[in-house]
Amino acid sequence: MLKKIKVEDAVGHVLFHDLTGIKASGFKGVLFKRGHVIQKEDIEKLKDIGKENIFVGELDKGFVHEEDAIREVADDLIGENISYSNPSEGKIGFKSKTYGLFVINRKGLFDLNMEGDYTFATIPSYSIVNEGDNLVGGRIVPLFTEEDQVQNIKKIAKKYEPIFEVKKFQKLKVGVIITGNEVFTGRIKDMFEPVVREKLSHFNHELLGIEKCPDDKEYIEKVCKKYLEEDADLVIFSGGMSVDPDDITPSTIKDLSDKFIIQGMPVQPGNMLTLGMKGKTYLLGVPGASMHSKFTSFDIFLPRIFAKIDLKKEDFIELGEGGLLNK
Ligand SMILES: Nc1nc2c(c(=O)[nH]1)N[C@H]1C(S)=C(S)[C@@H](COP(=O)(O)OP(=O)(O)OC[C@H]3O[C@@H](n4cnc5c(N)ncnc54)[C@H](O)[C@@H]3O)O[C@H]1N2
Ligand code: MOO
Repeated sequence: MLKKIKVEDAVGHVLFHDLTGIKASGFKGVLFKRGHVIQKEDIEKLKDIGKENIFVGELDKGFVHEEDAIREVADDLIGENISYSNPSEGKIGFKSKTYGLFVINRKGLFDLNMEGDYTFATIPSYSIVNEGDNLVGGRIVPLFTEEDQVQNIKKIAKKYEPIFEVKKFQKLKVGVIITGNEVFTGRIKDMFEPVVREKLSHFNHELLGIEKCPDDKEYIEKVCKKYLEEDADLVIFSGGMSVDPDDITPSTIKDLSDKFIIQGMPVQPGNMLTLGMKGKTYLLGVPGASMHSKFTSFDIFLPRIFAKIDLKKEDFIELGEGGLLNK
């Protein structure tokens, strides 16, 4: 049983949980650790942080201490490339072991936070992270919880396994196809090549080529098939993504794909982004806005492709809320 006793009577007792101090100096942290045996000289320090009483004793059967409750579920929640250290002030922190893309199973996270005493606060899913970056802070709200809650969290974790992971970026073979008669004939200077080179430079890749094509379906298909024969992981198309009669790129991507995923998505700029899959190869149509705006739908999806995420229509559709990037 847990008992509340006056700090003056606490000398020789074992502290039940970490005690936090916040000081005018800017300090916030643990002043006394769980398990500390209270000494006579601690009494004034405890009063300085507002403690007149403290808990001593043990929990009844069927209840779990805050630190044990979070530590017991940690391994169940994490997939690849995530580490954690011992909880402090009841909180556990998950960190990235590597440079990569942090991915959350959002339904799983929602269910975890709905469960009851547990809370998990995270950085946004699909953040690019470095080794050592903080990803998740998890703790239960009360000082202890029921054993059943721990088991329920484990069940949720099993259902969505894993709820948190960091996916390493892969080295991809990339082919680029720049369409448009005005660019192909040299009528205007191409502006896409420097943009795509800069975007790709952040990821490990082998460039198979950057080819200019007229607005001619057969021509574009031929170049794409050449990249596919060279084992491309990603073919990027630009130009002709919109509504004009010469805009044949989305329908060409559709015909080249064996799984067509999306034509147009609720993000601006970058509305006309198009994606199909030919086997393992992503066929990505990049709309004109990428030559004009610094950040578009292209920048949202390029990291996911380099992390080799299996992209579904829902991954594009869910971006509508917040999808107006240049407010
Ligand atoms: N009435 C509508 N107008 C527009 C729509 C629409 O739905 N209805 N969509 C808008 C969106 S969104 C985009 S994006 C652009 C169309 O962009 P595209 O990707 O189809 O680009 P193009 O039509 O081929 O060219 C537009 C513009 O950009 C120049 N361009 C294209 N490629 C290059 C290149 N490699 N280097 C330099 N310049 C390039 C091209 O010459 C045109 O001037 O349409 C909106 N409008
Ligand atoms: O698809 Mo557009 O202008 O939003 O790039």
